[in-house]
This record gives sequence, C-alpha cells and structure tokens, in this order.
Amino acid sequence: MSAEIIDGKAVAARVRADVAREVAEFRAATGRQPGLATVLVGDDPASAVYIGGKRKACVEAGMADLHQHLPADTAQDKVAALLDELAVDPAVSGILLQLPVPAGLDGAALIERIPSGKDVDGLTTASVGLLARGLPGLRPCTPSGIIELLDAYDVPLAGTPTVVVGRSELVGRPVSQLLIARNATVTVCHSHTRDLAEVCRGADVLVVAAGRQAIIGADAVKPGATVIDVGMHRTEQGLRGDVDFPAVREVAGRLTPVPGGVGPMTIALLLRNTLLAARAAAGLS
Ligand SMILES: Nc1nc(=O)c2c([nH]1)NC[C@@H]1CN(c3ccc(C(=O)N[C@@H](CCC(=O)O)C(=O)O)cc3)C=[N+]21
Repeated sequence: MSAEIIDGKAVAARVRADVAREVAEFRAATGRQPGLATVLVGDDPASAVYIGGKRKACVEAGMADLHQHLPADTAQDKVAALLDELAVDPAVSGILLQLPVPAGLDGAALIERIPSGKDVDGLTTASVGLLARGLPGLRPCTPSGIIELLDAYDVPLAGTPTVVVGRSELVGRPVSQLLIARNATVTVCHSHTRDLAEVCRGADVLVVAAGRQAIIGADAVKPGATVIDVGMHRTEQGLRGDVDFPAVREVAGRLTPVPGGVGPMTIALLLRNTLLAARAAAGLS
C-alpha cells in the first residue's frame, strides 16, 4: 500500500485565498492596508529566492510589500536602527528578518528589536514565552503550518503518540509545544537519542525536522503513520527532505512531499500572521 501524499501546495493555496479575502475585508473596514517588511541583509542566493516568494505572496494577498535590502557589510547598529524604525512605523504590520544574517552580525540580538506585536516569524523571546505559556501571540510559521496541514487531513492529535525529530528553535521546539497544546502525547528526539528508529516507530504522527537528509527510513515508521517532512536539502537530483521518500511511502499512511509539503505552508502562515498583526494593531481581534 502506498501512502496518501499530503498536498501542501493545495492547502497553502486555500489558506492564502482565505487570507486574501480577509485582507480585502480588513481594508474595507479600516481603510488601512496590512504591510509586511521583509528585511534581507546581504545577497545569499537561497535567501533571495525565499524572500522573493514571500514578497510575491504578500502582494497577491493584497498586502503592502515593504521590503528592505541592506548590503552584506552593514554594521550591527545600522541593521538595528532600521528594525527600530520599522518597529514604530504604522504602515508596517509585520517584520521578518531573513535568517541567517551574514557572519559578523548577531541575528539573535537583531530579532529582539522586533516588537512582539509585529513578530510575524514568532521568533522573539517574547513570542517564544507567550507560546510556552499558552498565551495569545504570533506563532512561528512553519510549526503552525504543520498543525494546519494535519488539521486539513483530519489527523487526530488529542492523545496521539507523536514523535518530533529535532529540537531547533525554528521548528522542533515550537512544533512540540503546539502539539502539546493540542493534547498530543509528544516525544522529542535529537542527536543524543538512543535508537531513534525504535522511538519513531512508536509514533502515529511523526514530524521530522532534523536537518539531515534521509535520516528517517522505512524502519523508523509505524505502518499507517502520518509523516511530516520538514527537511530541505538541495541535491543534484533536486530538492530532498529528511525522509527517505520512496521507502517511507510504502509504509506510511500519509506523507508530505519535498517540495510541495511544508514549504508552501510556511509562506501561507506568514501571510496569516501579518493579517493577525494588522488586526491586533487596529484594535480588532
Ligand atoms: N526569518 C526567517 N523566517 C523564515 O520563515 C525563513 C527564514 N528566515 N530563512 C529561510 C527559511 C526557509 N523558509 C522557506 C519558506 C518557503 C519554502 C518553500 O516554499 N518551499 C517550496 C519550494 C522551494 C524551492 O523549490 O526551492 C516547497 O517546499 O515546495 C521553503 C523554505 C523560510 N525560512
């Protein structure tokens, strides 16, 4: 039996269409336009491609594209000063500092300049704290995109044995917390985990965000499990994930592809967060 392939592109298109409709309603009700300030420092080609995708999606959703590009050799205090300007600019609903920043800049310190109300990446210490506390706030885009995908396919989470592979700040930790908030029974694995495959085989939902190509093979997947692959590796054969797709496809019940799985959801949830930030700033809920 071959797994059902989870269509992240289709679910993301639905989310984006919903956001576009709600942006139009917001503009009609308030006379204001939500705006996203993407900040790119330097000319890393991969970052330029990602930022391009985010800006295009932003315009398609009816929001203002307030992109800022700084040269790679910009000093820390100059980047900080730009972020401080954006923080108080009423036209800016959300700020996204593209990571990684060039060597020599302290990305973590720069992220902290973003006020939590404009933190559409959900990466500031304030946003992380709100998530940990279960208080309202902007949630990181990739983790919320994963939850949205699971919901779109009616994957039950309450009480479900769920394994997350990876404990990064960007994905592993926050997705674990979102899953706990949905009453999943969550186990977090990482580079120190003993017998990774055996732990993973206990999961009905397996989220793989290890950053290592093909770390999850068929031996690590319970027959019928739902497998979410967050990995992204550029290889000579094309984009690949953290999951050995052809092998796991024969065991899993549902599986996300790379590309076309989690990636498009990240952008869709960034748009949703920008709309939520604009609404909160306008005093709407
Ligand atoms: N502050 C910050 N926030 C981010 O959210 C952030 C970041 N920095 N730095 C880089 C990573 C990467 N990221 C992706 C977004 C969309 C796709 C995406 O749409 N991928 C498509 C295809 C992409 C392709 O073909 O190259 C897919 O998987 O189908 C991928 C990766 C956001 N990131």
